[in-house]
Amino acid sequence: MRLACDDVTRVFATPAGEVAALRGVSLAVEPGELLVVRGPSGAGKTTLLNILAGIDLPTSGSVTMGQGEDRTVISALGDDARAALRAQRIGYVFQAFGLIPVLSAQENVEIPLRLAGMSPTQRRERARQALEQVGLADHVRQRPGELSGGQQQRVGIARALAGRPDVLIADEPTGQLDSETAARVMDLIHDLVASASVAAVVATHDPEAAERADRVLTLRAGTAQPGTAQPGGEAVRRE
Ligand SMILES: Nc1ncnc2c1ncn2[C@@H]1O[C@H](COP(=O)(O)OP(=O)(O)OP(=O)(O)O)[C@@H](O)[C@H]1O
Repeated sequence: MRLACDDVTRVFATPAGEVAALRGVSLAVEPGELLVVRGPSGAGKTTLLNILAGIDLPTSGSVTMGQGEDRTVISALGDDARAALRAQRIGYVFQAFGLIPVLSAQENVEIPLRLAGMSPTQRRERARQALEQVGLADHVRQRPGELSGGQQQRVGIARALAGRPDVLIADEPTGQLDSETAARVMDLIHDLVASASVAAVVATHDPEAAERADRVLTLRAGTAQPGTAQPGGEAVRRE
């Protein structure tokens, strides 16, 4: 399902005055497409991802999922509706993996499925499939501490995709990995996004990670840089 934002501005009030973390950012990501958001520290990447995922709200502008009759304006929903939409339709991959140390890989992947109310048999099967997709079929019983960083992030990716979301959001998913592992994890994200037809937005500092993108959006001081479109077309599209 298509994910888009239109003319999004986010202003934070701080004791030192107002900070405009995003200024008039527009983008659209199609199903099966990987958009990488890059830019220096403080450019607004995390702020943009939080707004796209409905964790935060724009000060002005809108975020929409889907098109036509299926169109939902995420930024117009209340807190509960946004939380429900996140649980059902958005998968999130964290920089620090976000796994629960005392649970096995399988149990970690099952968490969102349990929250979504899936039956134990179904979620066991679904989690197993997701772990197989990320190449961890032989590691389902291991706990995060018994897995390498790259394997832990694969569990994080399996968990994000196990619920078959429409949208995948990842904030610096390779930030804690060495460059070779990071490249493999980005290849995996790219391949899964294409095969699952998920609209994906990945924020990263890593220029190599950006090579896996279908399109790149560069942010500087909260502004999308013109002419940063990469293979596949325009990074910034207006509806
Ligand atoms: N809750 C907040 N309150 C006040 N200012 C904030 C808040 N969140 C972010 N900012 C400010 O907004 C700007 C953008 O921050 P953001 O975290 O989105 O950048 P980033 O590109 O993700 O940086 P990094 O690569 O270091 O994670 C920064 O100037 C930051 O200080």
